[in-house]
Amino acid sequence: MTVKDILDAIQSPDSTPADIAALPLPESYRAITVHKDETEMFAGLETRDKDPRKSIHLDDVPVPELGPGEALVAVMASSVNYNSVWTSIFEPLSTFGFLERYGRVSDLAKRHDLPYHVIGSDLAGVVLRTGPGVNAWQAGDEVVAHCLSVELESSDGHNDTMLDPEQRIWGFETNFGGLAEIALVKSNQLMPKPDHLSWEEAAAPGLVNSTAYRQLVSRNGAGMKQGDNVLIWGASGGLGSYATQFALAGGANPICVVSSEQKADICRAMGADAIIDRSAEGYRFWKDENTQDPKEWKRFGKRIRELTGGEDIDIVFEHPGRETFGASVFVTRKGGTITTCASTSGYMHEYDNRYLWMSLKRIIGSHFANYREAWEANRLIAKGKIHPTLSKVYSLEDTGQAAYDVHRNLHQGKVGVLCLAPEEGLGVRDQAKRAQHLDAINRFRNI
Ligand SMILES: C/C=C/C(=O)SCCNC(=O)CCNC(=O)[C@H](O)C(C)(C)COP(=O)(O)OP(=O)(O)OC[C@H]1O[C@@H](n2cnc3c(N)ncnc32)[C@H](O)[C@@H]1OP(=O)(O)O
Ligand SMILES: NC(=O)C1=CN([C@@H]2O[C@H](COP(=O)(O)OP(=O)(O)OC[C@H]3O[C@@H](n4cnc5c(N)ncnc54)[C@H](OP(=O)(O)O)[C@@H]3O)[C@@H](O)[C@H]2O)C=CC1
Repeated sequence: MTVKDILDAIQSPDSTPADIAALPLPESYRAITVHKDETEMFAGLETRDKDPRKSIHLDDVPVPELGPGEALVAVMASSVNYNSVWTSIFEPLSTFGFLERYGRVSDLAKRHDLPYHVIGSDLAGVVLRTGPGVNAWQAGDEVVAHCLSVELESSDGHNDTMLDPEQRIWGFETNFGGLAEIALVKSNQLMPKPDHLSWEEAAAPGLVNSTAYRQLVSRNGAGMKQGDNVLIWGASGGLGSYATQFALAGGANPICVVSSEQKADICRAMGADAIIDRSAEGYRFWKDENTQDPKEWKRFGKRIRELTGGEDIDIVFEHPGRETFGASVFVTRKGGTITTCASTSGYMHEYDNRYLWMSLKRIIGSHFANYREAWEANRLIAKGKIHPTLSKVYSLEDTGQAAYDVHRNLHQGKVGVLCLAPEEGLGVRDQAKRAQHLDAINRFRNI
C-alpha cells in the first residue's frame, strides 16, 4: 500500500467510508520537516537573512502510531503560517525544545520527540483512521483541522480550552503537522470541511481565521461591536485579511494599514475605505534602535482622525510588535483596547505607559482560539460569511519557497500548499453555494 493508493481511493466516486477504513496504512509518507541537527545552521545571521529554503526538507517519514482519541488524516492541502517561518529559522527558540517537553508528558506523547519535526498547523483532507474512543468522526469524512492541542486533565482549561496548562499548537509545539501527506491530530481538532471550497481554499483560513476571531470578536479578546473603529495592522496579510472581514461583517469601521498600493487595492476590494499606506506615508516610529519618536505617533494619529472624521481607535489589532506597539497604544481612544497576538518585529515592546493608565486603555494578550471559537470561526467560513484569502498555491516540494515568501513579506493573504491533491480546484461539493461567493473566494488569487 502506498500513499498513491490512498489518493486513488479518495478520488474514486465509488469509494465508501468502509473502503477508506479498510485501506492498509502505508509505512511512510512525505512530509515537510526541519532537522534537529541543523538548529544552529543560521547562527550569527540577521533574522531576515535566515532562509527557510535551506532548513525546510521534504522527507519520507514513518506513519506514527495512532493513539486513543486521535485520527490519522490524508492531507489534501495545507497552508503556510508564520509559525512555520519561525520554526524554519529556529526563532525565537528551536521548536525541538517544545517536542522534548511534550515527550515528557506521557508514554504516548514521547512519539512526538523525534530528531525531525513535521511542521504545519492547517489541513483539509479525509479521515483515514480513528483511534479508540472516537465516535464523532469516521474514515472517509472530509474535514479541516484546527491547531489547538490540549490534554484537559487540569481544571484550568475547562472553561476556556486555551487556558489548559498543556495547551500546544499542533504542528508547531507538536509533531506530525499538516504540511505532509498524512497528519496525526486529536479528533477534537476536526471540523467539517466547508463544502463550497476546494481543498486548498478550505485549508487556508483555519489558524489565522480562528486567531483573528478570538482576538477581535470573542469576549475573550476585544469583543468588537458595531461602529467600533478598528486599526488593523497588515490588513491584507494572513491575520489582517480575516480581521478586516470580521470588522466589515460585524458593522465596525476598519482602518487598514498596508505597505503598498496593491495591498490598499485588496483592502478596497474587501469593502474597506479607510486605508493607510505605511510605506507611502513613511512613518518612522523609531528614530534609532532605542528611541521612539512620539511626533510620528501623533502624525499617524492625525491621519487616523482624518479618515474617521475626528474619531480615535476603539480597538487596535496588533501583531507587528516592537516596531508599532508604541504607536498603537498612543492612537487608542480613552478606554479603548489594544489586543495583541504576536511580535513579528521584536517581542521587547516599549510604550509610554502614561497614555495607557491616564486614558484607562487596556492591553489584551490573545493566542489562537479555544475549541468553541475555532468551531465558530470555521462555521462562518462554511456559511460563506467570511472567505478564504488564498493568493498563491505551491506544491509540497516548493514549501521552502512558500515559507521564504511569507518570511520576506512577498505574499498576499494566505499561501497554500498542495499535499495529496494533484491539482488545484478539487474537492468542491456544493457548486451552487460556491457560485454565490465566487468573486469573494477569488479576491486574493494570483496577485
Ligand atoms: C497559532 C500560531 C501562533 C503563532 O504564530 S505565535 C508566534 C510563534 N511563537 C512564539 O514566538 C513563541 C515561542 N515560545 C517561546 O518563546 C517560549 O515558549 C515562551 C517565552 C512563551 C515561554 O518560554 P518557557 O521556556 O516556557 O518559559 P520560561 O519562563 O523561559 O521558563 C519556564 C520556567 O520558569 C518557571 N516559571 C514560570 N512562571 C514562573 C513564575 N511566575 N515564577 C517563577 N518561576 C516561573 C517555570 O516553572 C519553568 O521552570 P523550570 O525551567 O525550572 O522548569
Ligand atoms: N498567537 C497566535 O495565535 C498567532 C500569532 N501569529 C503571529 O502573528 C504574526 C503575523 O502573522 P500573519 O498575519 O499570518 O503574517 P503575514 O506575514 O501574512 O501578515 C503580517 C502583515 O503584517 C504587516 N507587517 C509586517 N511587519 C510589519 C512591521 N514591522 N510594521 C507594520 N506592519 C508589519 C505586513 O503587512 P504590510 O507590509 O502590508 O503592512 C504583513 O503582511 C506572526 O508573527 C505570527 O507568528 C499568527 C497567527 C496566530
